Amino acid sequence: MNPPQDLLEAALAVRERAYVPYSRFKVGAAIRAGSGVIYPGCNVENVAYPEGTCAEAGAIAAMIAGGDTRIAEIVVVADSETPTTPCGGCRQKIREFAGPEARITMATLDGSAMTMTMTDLLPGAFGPEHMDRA
Ligand SMILES: O=c1ccn([C@H]2C[C@H](O)[C@@H](CO)O2)c(=O)[nH]1
Ligand SMILES: [Zn+2]
Repeated sequence: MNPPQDLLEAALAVRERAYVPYSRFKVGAAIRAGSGVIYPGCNVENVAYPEGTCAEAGAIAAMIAGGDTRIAEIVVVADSETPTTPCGGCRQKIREFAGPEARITMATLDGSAMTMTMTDLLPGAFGPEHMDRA
């Protein structure tokens, strides 16, 4: 499945700004929020390795700072042979703001891509609905 061109371009552009002196593995992510606005994010590493943050987390932080709270779709781009999938922690972070049918597209620099739904990536997720006391 081809990633949406606007999200792909945003993810590719922000990927260039990734701060990755330790892994040298640049990742870019772009979220289309419920409002239609696109929010980009890149990975930001730290000399204290566990303090590094993923591209997806950066895009989510930008989305919340921008006033949006729904992820309509997301594209993740990395220079890997097969599409790089979000880590386990990011799957949960995305799930906070994405419904079960939201599409996550993972693309490589040479143009191959794979699309999965939120449920494909995190089946049986613990989600905000479990905490709904209304
Ligand atoms: O989906 C992913 C997978 C990995 N990384 C980052 C974390 C770390 O900076 C580097 C190597 O794991 O790639 C992301 O940002 N998103
Ligand atoms: Zn992650």
